[in-house]
Amino acid sequence: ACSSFRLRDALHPLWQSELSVSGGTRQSPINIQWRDSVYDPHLKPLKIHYDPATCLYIWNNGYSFQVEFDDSADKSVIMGGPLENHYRLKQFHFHWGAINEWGSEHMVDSKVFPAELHLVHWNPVTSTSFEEAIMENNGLVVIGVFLKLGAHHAGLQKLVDALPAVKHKDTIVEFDVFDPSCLMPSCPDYWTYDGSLTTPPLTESVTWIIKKTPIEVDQNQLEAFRMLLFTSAGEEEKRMVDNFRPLQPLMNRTVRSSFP
Ligand SMILES: NS(=O)(=O)c1c(F)cccc1F
Ligand SMILES: [Zn+2]
Repeated sequence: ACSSFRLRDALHPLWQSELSVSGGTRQSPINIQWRDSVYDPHLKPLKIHYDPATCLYIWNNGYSFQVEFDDSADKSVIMGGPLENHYRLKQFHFHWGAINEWGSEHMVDSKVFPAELHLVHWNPVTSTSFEEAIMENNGLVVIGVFLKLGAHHAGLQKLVDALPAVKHKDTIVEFDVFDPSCLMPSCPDYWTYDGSLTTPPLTESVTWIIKKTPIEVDQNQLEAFRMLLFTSAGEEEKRMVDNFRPLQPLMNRTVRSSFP
């Protein structure tokens, strides 16, 4: 992000606990240095099976807008890639900037994107619920997809059209059949590394899978994200923008790539 680290960033309500995760050795997000990533030929292709009927609703949680899924059975799952078993889709959400020059959480060779999609999954083999999984080592898998300014994204538009209904914090709207596979780039290439949640509780329980190829969205679609509010109805309005965490140190980690 263009904003260099400022103490007031770390103390911003969004990252209040920024300074409290002391001793973290695998925090997210990170800058992925392409040349330092190591091709792992044993990485399998990622397998994604989402059932559109598991989509429940979309809501504004005061950090981002989030689409929640019915995770009571193995209906929307991912497997393969670096994973030893299947993981259930729980929700997806985005991070974005006030302008197109920044907004993503991860970077590639210090290149930042205007937004980043996170599809959050949990391990039903080692945990009995999502809430439990966020505290488990490797309890979660998050697929990160970069958004870049370009062509109109027809699949995203259905989401964008629902955003005015969740303008304020803690508002919710029913969101029926939606298949998040339409938000995935067709290119199978990804990087993977061990990291953390990028919002509180910042637990180090995430296997990150970052897709190499961004999806394209248009200016109007990015601006629709920026008309959301951090604030509840009746409060002084604060636009929901720059809801990304600053870069974290790589420390003793290697980023693996699925491609040579
Ligand atoms: N940003 S993130 O994908 O790390 C994330 C959240 F924001 C919230 C919950 C789980 C989670 F994984
Ligand atoms: Zn996220």
